[in-house]
Amino acid sequence: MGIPTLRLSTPSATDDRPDEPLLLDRFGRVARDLRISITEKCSLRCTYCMPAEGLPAIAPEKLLSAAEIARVVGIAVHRLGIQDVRFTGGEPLVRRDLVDIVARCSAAAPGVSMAMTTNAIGLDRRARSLAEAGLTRVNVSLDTVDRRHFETLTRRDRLPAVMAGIDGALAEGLSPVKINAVLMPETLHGATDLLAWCLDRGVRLRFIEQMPLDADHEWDRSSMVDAETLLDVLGRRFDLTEVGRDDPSAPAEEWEVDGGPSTVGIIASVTRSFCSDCDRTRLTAEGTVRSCLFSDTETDIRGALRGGATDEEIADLWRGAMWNKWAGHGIDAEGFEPPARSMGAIGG
Ligand SMILES: Nc1nc2c(ncn2[C@@H]2O[C@H](COP(=O)(O)OP(=O)(O)OP(=O)(O)O)[C@@H](O)[C@H]2O)c(=O)[nH]1
Ligand SMILES: C[S@@+](CC[C@H](N)C(=O)[O-])C[C@H]1O[C@@H](n2cnc3c(N)ncnc32)[C@H](O)[C@@H]1O
Ligand code: SF4
Ligand code: SF4
Repeated sequence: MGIPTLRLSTPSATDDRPDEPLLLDRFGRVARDLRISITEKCSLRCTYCMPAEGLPAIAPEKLLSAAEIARVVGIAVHRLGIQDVRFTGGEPLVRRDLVDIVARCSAAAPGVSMAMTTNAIGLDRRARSLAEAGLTRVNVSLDTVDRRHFETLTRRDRLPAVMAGIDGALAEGLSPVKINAVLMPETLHGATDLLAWCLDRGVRLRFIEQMPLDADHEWDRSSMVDAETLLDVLGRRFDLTEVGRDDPSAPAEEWEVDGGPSTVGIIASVTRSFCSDCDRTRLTAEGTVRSCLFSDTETDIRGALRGGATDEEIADLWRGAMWNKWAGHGIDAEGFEPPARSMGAIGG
């Protein structure tokens, strides 16, 4: 069965592209941030992301190897101007050769920031080897500090393992450690406790508006917890002062908490979309480029990687894919359809 198949983009749509090495699109944006999904597998089953049974397995021969991922990173950094690399999934820690992937990518692109987005299960045991391999920092998904709610939301009773993973990351200096919390109506009342916990641990919390990328297609705008509702709830316990974005392409807007210096972020992808400043490009675990989370097409580079293409030929395929990037996600547009892949299959 495998991950749903998408339409592959047509290279002919690049005739009007200027002859420029960087990853430009028609809307004047330049992609500098590469997000690489390395697996579809996961140790959790968050309801807003995965189906209860997990995603259909990718056939082993379709998965990019550590060496192939490192080659792609080298091309992205040296030919296409990528400045930041992030490993995601699925759950990157589920992949046994993760340390090897990080080490090879660091060697292919010395000095480039290598981050990981993770649920942190097992990170306490692997944080040191990952840091030694060149991992710079981690963002950890944690939606609630209430064990019962955590189990309901993720369909697994693993809150203590996540907390141990966060401590492990802090102990190994994989910092700043940022926490990502997707809010659901049933966990909204726990948002202030989560913020208090993060302030106490010295980690940077960001709340995220749920996007229509759940595998079960149950997202409904009317039940989504939006930034405005969340600010209202947080404001009842904390004094918040808006400070804006770290940089124009950062998804999170920041608020100072109780006079600072600690902050809380909100990633309001739906109600305060940041698509006009987007600097992202994505590589799926099977080696296709996605220009946007919500794309309905992908550009295969695995075939080129394995078919003897030169680095420059692969770079050109990628440039073409990004030139055709949409203006934005279009969630508010009439006739909007979510992509065939869910968040866990794209690589969030
Ligand atoms: N709309 C939109 N949302 C995104 C995109 N990438 C990530 N997100 C959302 O932002 C959340 C946080 O993403 P992270 O993987 O932690 O990355 P980040 O926030 O860009 O990373 P930092 O550089 O550490 O701030 C994800 O859980 C998604 O919900 C994107 O390209 N578009
Ligand atoms: C797909 S996960 C992959 C990495 C890792 N397993 C994790 O959870 O951090 C990446 C990010 O996507 C976010 N995410 C998943 N489904 C989402 C959705 N429907 N809307 C918004 N963010 C979502 C998660 O909260 C997480 O921060
Ligand atoms: S959000 Fe991350 S941890 Fe949760 S199911 Fe999706 S991939 Fe797994
Ligand atoms: S939805 Fe697409 S265009 Fe908007 S920020 Fe995400 S990747 Fe960029």
